[in-house]
Amino acid sequence: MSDLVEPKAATLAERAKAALGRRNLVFVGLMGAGKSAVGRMVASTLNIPFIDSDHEIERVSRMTISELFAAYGETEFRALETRVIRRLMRPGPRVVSTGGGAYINEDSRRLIKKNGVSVWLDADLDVLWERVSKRDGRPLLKTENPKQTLENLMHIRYPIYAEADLRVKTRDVRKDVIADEVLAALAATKG
Ligand SMILES: Nc1ncnc2c1ncn2[C@@H]1O[C@H](COP(=O)(O)OP(=O)(O)OP(=O)(O)O)[C@@H](O)[C@H]1O
Ligand SMILES: O=C(O)C1=C[C@@H](O)[C@@H](O)[C@H](O)C1
Ligand SMILES: [Mg+2]
Repeated sequence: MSDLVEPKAATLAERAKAALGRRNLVFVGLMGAGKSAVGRMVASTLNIPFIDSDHEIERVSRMTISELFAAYGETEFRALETRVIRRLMRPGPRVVSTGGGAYINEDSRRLIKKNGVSVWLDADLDVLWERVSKRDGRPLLKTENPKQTLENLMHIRYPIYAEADLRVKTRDVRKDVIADEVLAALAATKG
């Protein structure tokens, strides 16, 4: 028997963290995809800070997203969102969950591409609808037919989300399953 101790294999989290380095892991995708929920879980597994850009916008403006849209409109909201994203894209590592439209905005997308590893949580309409219909507070869905609006947004936005570095298909499974798939996709980017 050899006296040599076999080196312990790196865990999935260790490999994912090594692949990320000092970059930021940025979750993008439509409302309800699970960017906030899964992002928080991934940050906790990697033991790095988690920031949600929607929460950060609400914190600095001391207004809710709905109030911001109502008072200043979407264009001003996007400008504020880009300023917040610029600050969050400083060297990390951290996990940043973005609001659903952030990656669609050209300025924010450029910042994310430069300083982050982006992961698109891709989901089918029914999965998204099931989740967003449970909670209010999404100004873009305050329409006569919000499910149709969500579908229209999918058509417009999915080709742009597809520019993200990684894509994980989310579905009706537990959040930790999706979080592990994100870690595996990230770990696979190294070597
Ligand atoms: N894999 C999952 N299984 C079950 N529920 C989930 C899953 N992922 C997210 N959810 C739930 O779906 C809801 C929406 O998720 P979340 O708020 O994380 O979406 P989001 O992508 O951040 O949306 P938004 O762009 O509006 O911020 C939450 O109640 C969350 O707990
Ligand atoms: O998809 C969007 O454009 C949005 C999603 C939310 O996260 C918020 O950022 C806001 O409601 C806009
Ligand atoms: Mg969110």
